[in-house]
Amino acid sequence: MHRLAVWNYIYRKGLYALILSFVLQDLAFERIQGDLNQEVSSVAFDSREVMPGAIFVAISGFTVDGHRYIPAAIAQGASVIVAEQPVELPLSAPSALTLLQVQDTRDALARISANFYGRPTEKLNMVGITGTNGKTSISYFIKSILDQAGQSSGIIGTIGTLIGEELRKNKNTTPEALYLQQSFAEMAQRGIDTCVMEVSSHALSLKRVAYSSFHTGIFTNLTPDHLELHRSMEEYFEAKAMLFDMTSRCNIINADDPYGALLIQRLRTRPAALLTYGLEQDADIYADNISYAIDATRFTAHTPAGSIELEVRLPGSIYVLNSLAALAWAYASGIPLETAKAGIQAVEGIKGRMEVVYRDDHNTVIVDFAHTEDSLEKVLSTLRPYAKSRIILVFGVYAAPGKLGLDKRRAMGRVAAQHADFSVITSDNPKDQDPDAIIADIAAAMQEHQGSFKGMVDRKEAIEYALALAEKDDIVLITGKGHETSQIIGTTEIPFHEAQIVNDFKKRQLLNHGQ
Ligand SMILES: CC(=O)N[C@H]1[C@@H](OP(=O)(O)OP(=O)(O)OC[C@H]2O[C@@H](n3ccc(=O)[nH]c3=O)[C@H](O)[C@@H]2O)O[C@H](CO)[C@@H](O)[C@@H]1O[C@H](C)C(=O)N[C@@H](C)C(=O)N[C@H](CCC(=O)O)C(=O)O
Ligand SMILES: Nc1ncnc2c1ncn2[C@@H]1O[C@H](COP(=O)(O)OP(=O)(O)OP(=O)(O)O)[C@@H](O)[C@H]1O
Ligand SMILES: N[C@H](CCC[C@H](N)C(=O)O)C(=O)O
Ligand SMILES: [Mg+2]
Repeated sequence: MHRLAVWNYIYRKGLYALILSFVLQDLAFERIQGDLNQEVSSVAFDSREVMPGAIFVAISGFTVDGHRYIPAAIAQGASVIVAEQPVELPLSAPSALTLLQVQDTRDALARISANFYGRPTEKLNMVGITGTNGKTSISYFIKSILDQAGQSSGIIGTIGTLIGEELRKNKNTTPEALYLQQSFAEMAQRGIDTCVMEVSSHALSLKRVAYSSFHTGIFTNLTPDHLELHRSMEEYFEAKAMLFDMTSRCNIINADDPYGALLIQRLRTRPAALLTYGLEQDADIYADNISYAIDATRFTAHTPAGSIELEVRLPGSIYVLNSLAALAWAYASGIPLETAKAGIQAVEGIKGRMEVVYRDDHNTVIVDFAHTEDSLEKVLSTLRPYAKSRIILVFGVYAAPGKLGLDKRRAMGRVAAQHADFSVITSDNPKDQDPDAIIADIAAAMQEHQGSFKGMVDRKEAIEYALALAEKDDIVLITGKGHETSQIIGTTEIPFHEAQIVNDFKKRQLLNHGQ
């Protein structure tokens, strides 16, 4: 049985039978047809996950229209249909079927899911992190601080949903409302105190986090990404800013970021406390005496509660900033600075973030999740002082569509040309797009900016080419996949493990040299 089905089953069996009118609390309707006084078993927004007695919510998607699957949902046993378009029920539909029309089914899905699972965010200390880059890293720093403080926490984000020791893969950084509410409920039921989650701009725009309440909101930065959905930086910013309409206790904002500065102005008059962090601008939480090294950064962190010496086991100013955000959260939560320090220092690394996957006397090979122009630029300039010789970059650009996809390819090509010594341009989840065309667009930008490069569609071959090319003291940097363990070509997901590819190649190389 599907995990969701099992959970729904257990939840329902273990607690209470849910009456439809209860699940629909605070939802506005345009039309109601049928009985609201019936028991419902579960909620689904995908016909393939419908169980008998389910509420099926039809979503008008980007690819297909979920209203098309209403007959399939009924055939699977749905007893309630929620739609945002006028719906003609099939003649075969059971007479007991209830049909509800609402203005916005994404909004309704969030409301219904929150109600179904007992509004679980009200039982958790919710921390939401938004911004283009740094969210995942901050969530792991905060979790580690909570571990040191002896408080339990769960994470929802790009690497997955972590509840207790179990890490489940997520399709999205911020899953759909139904899956979110289900995870919140599971955390609350297991007595977990704090949920630390990444809140993507997609989630905010597509109402995945509607009707969730947050105690704290954290804003990292805003640089071009996801413009295929948001169309302009202003819209992208307004999407991210929505998180701060949902926070009750504290907002923590990066003062160095220009959009952070804008947000700070806006949030001054809000009831939630405002804390700023930064390295360049005046901020409540800041750092000085920074000494950078490839494997650790040492600095003095200052907070209104005092100052403390800190070491972060990741390189570059981006991780100073990310750890300051976590420290700001600890300070706002009344956690002693010494405990926060122990938590930050206990983070040995974050999967796929500046992860050294191979090192010998000749070369260092690093895997990183940079997949935006800003993060790529930050990672390359972080590594530059430690590169005794060249930085050989292997990267691709994921399948962002249309004109904005082209802008992204061009921007990433420019950054690679300007900051890497040589690049192997390859595929990064080309999905339904032509990988050769993606590479050609990046290559054109690299040429324009006098970059040295080679294009190779097969990512494994591209990595091996870069490794073979590396001479003494070169750094090979492989970006875009980070923690990901697959390559998506068309709709097929092929297992892809970069650390393993690197180490297998290095083993073969050593054997060949030894012969
Ligand atoms: C652009 C976007 O966000 N798309 C999301 C959206 O897909 P969609 O609108 O294309 O869905 P669709 O395929 O048209 O289907 C429409 C409806 O019909 C239903 N359906 C479909 C088939 C069927 O047989 N039966 C059925 O009922 C579907 O369940 C859905 O409810 O709804 C899907 C179901 O929830 C999501 O998985 C999907 O995320 C895709 C995978 C995606 O790539 N999203 C990315 C862009 C995203 O959300 N990224 C953010 C930001 C990451 C970050 O910066 O950190 C994230 O939070 O991950
Ligand atoms: N504060 C930062 N500013 C700019 N780049 C950063 C920052 N922190 C990390 N990065 C870079 O961005 C990459 C992604 O970092 P991280 O996973 O923490 O961000 P994220 O916001 O969770 O990204 P996503 O939107 O993909 O979930 C890292 O691998 C690193 O290259
Ligand atoms: N969270 C990111 C993932 C991009 C990483 C890239 N490797 C890909 O999967 O396309 C996003 O939705 O933009
Ligand atoms: Mg993330």
